[in-house]
Amino acid sequence: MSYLIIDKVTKKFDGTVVLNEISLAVERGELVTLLGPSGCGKSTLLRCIAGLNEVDGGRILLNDRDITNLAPRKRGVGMVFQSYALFPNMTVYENVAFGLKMQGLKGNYIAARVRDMVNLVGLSGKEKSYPRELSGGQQQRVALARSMIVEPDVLLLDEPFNALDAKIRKMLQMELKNIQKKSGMTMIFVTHDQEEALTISDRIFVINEGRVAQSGKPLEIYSQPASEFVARFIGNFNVLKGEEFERLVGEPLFSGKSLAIRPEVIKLSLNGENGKGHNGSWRIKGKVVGVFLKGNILRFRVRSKDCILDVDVLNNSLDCSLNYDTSVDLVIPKDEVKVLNL
Ligand SMILES: Nc1ncnc2c1ncn2[C@@H]1O[C@H](COP(=O)(O)OP(=O)(O)OP(=O)(O)O)[C@@H](O)[C@H]1O
Repeated sequence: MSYLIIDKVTKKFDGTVVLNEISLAVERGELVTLLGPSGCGKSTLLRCIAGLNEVDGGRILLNDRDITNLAPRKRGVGMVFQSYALFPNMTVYENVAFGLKMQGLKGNYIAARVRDMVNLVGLSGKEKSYPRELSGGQQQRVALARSMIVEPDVLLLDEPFNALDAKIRKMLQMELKNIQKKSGMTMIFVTHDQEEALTISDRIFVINEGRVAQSGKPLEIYSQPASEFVARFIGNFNVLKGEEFERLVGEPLFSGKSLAIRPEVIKLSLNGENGKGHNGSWRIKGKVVGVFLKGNILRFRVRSKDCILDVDVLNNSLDCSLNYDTSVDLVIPKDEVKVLNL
């Protein structure tokens, strides 16, 4: 049996269904992400697991216990929020030690545990600082240490890095993943940021309108989106109607379907260069209608017939003189055209 089981959980607010018989299972020691657009019900589900929202139907089982109707403090669930919610008048040491003190544990034991935990989150030397003396990223590390030290059965993290700038956020994502692996703690992380979910998760649950639209390892979700919603939400994909694509490649194959093609699988070359497409691919002609620099990636927007396709190439691999109105050839490998469920 899985470690955490959400079994057909329903939650309504004022008669509006926010969680619609949602079911999912998490294994012990996993870091999973609930990923979905604003308002899809991610935070509501976390709050149901934590006992901060009552459910209107279904069950929640954690570590072989039915916790559906237990008081929050009896569930073995910890939570880290976007706002750090530290005690401002306590030092880092006191903030982190707080949960163990409440349990009435001895000073020596607490000191050793706090030392290990502060070390784990990379804050050694800051024990005597107050929250106001720390950066946002450091404060969030304290919040993480404070929640982890009491060893909850599962730690819930609700968009914990949202308030941080992009660089710190990326660093903390990596660190969280390391900390989670070292500690073996089961974690559920909520985000609406696809890149964040792809970076940190063992598995992702994509949520749409209070249900799981798709679950899988990051690479599975990224390379094989199950539906048009997932393809569009995970971003980047070219999503086309079958008929549009048929006109593009001149073969009647995909009527009534919806297709997804990742921008980086399309090969782009100047007209006539690099030979022809072969049996395993389609070759089409187009014109560049947009060029976007995305750091190490250059994204070309290409119009061919009535279609617009985005094509990503490594920034060092093409002549950057390729510009608006340049005629180009695109080669699309057939096995990279994914048929989506509508
Ligand atoms: N206490 C509440 N009372 C009434 N409606 C609520 C309450 N909490 C959440 N909702 C509604 O439930 C829906 C889902 O909210 P939820 O916070 O779970 O979304 P989310 O997926 O976490 O979105 P975000 O990424 O914006 O936080 C929203 O329409 C929200 O307005």
